[in-house]
Amino acid sequence: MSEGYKDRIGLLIRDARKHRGLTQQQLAERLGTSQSAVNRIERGQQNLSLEMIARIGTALDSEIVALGAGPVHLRITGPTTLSGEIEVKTSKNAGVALLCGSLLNKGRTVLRRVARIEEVNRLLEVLGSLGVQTRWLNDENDLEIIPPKQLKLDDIDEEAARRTRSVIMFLGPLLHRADSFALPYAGGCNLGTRTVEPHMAALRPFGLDVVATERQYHAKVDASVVPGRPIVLSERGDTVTENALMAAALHPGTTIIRNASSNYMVQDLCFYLQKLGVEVEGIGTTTLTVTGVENIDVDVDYAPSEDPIEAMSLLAAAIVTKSEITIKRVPIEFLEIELATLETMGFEYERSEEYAARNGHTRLVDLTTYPSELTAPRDKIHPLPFPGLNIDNLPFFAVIAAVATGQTLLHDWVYENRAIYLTELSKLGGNVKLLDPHRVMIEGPTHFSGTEIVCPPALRPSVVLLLAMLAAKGTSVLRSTYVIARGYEDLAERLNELGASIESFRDI
Ligand SMILES: CC(=O)N[C@H]1[C@@H](OP(=O)(O)OP(=O)(O)OC[C@H]2O[C@@H](n3ccc(=O)[nH]c3=O)[C@H](O)[C@@H]2O)O[C@H](CO)[C@@H](O)[C@@H]1O
Ligand SMILES: C=C(OP(=O)(O)O)C(=O)O
Repeated sequence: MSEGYKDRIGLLIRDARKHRGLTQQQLAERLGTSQSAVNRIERGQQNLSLEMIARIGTALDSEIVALGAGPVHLRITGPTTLSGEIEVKTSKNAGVALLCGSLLNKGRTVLRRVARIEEVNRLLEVLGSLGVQTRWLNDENDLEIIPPKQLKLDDIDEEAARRTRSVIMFLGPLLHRADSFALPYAGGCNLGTRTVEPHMAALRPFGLDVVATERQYHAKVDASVVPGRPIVLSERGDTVTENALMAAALHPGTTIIRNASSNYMVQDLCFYLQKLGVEVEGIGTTTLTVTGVENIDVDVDYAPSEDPIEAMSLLAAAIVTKSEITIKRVPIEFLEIELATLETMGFEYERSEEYAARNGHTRLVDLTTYPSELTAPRDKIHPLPFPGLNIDNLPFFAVIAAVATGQTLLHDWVYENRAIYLTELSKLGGNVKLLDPHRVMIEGPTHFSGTEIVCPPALRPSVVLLLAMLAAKGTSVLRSTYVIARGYEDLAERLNELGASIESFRDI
């Protein structure tokens, strides 16, 4: 952005703010930033991302700075070598679980350093429509959530709800708040059929009965039904475990959940529930014992841990660009298998001593990557529920395998579509063969060359393409990147701080 451009935008923002009769402080509050930051913006002294400009446009309800509402695209110039340090942000998946969990509490919840991503924004819109007050407190993305006395369940923002799968996690907390309610169908990444039956089965012992119509789930609750025996989940899913946990949190008895996921977001939710006064035993294992309470009304402060998937994305960025960078605040306990696999492929790196995340539990390290000559692993790479290789980290092995010498087989048994999207790497010069909808064979090394691709409707495969574009020679364009913004905060800007050359633009 040229300097003159920043001055002009600054003046436009100042005029629009005055026109609305707002002080700099009031605008800062709407943006969740400081008055001094607004002052810098208005004086043209602050670099502004397109996302920030769009947010200011919304806050001021001003067409002048709304800059068109079309999709955001990225133009990447490569090849890039990255350098410097980057911190991992907190996870999308704990963020959304905790937003749903906050509905259990009648008191004020403050969540520290929440990732400011579109998935969170959609849920905040849904919560707002139910009458929940939410507010960004500062530049560090601390978020305050205050539920109303009575939730306005009939007013739910359907459009926002349909864009996220996470609304399914309203079922667990809401079944204690209403006898009957309706939720729109859950959205999220288009990864093929994602069943909701395990959620229904897990919540039936709490009296929940759901009838699905064309566009909605209609829920009815029989409060006299309580779990008589342990709840055995039919699959070890993350959000289904979270739903069962939240239902158990407000059931004033002991619930045992078997075949529970022990993944990172589930652990963050358990630590939060403990702060709410709920007893949770077995955190990190597949049997959770929860002793709930009838009423939760406490002011609580919780700091979710860092995102292992963002950490893996940054590792992949360093590997494919053969760069030396330091990735700080890596939740190592949720990346151990990934790193062990990378080690067998010849990846060289150094790790610091471990230290605790702000939640006081999760073990973190700083990782320094070194440019490495990788070879394909002997065995196929496939994911498993934690403590296996994370299902969301598997796609990153596609772009890593593409730069390794030899043939790598990836087996995504979990999702019906995700492996298919990885074949988009062929457009950048990758040698990727789809063996069947779940298995891809990738042969490297690849010399990527730039091209134009539209993001597939899935977060991780889209980021994989972005990373290949960083390594690709020439200019690439990645179109319609909302799907990436669903799960990553300012990814392009943060990679640029490491030396990447990524420009965002819209069709105005
Ligand atoms: C908001 C959130 O936290 N989203 C995560 C969560 O979604 P979520 O918990 O919604 O995942 P799903 O319930 O859709 O499970 C993913 C797929 O795995 C299958 N499955 C899962 C577990 C199992 O033991 N057996 C089995 O077959 C399911 O049938 C489904 O097809 O978990 C997924 C799997 O870790 C992650 O990709 C998502 O990022
Ligand atoms: C599949 C994912 O997310 P969601 O469950 O939000 O669709 C993901 O995070 O990769």
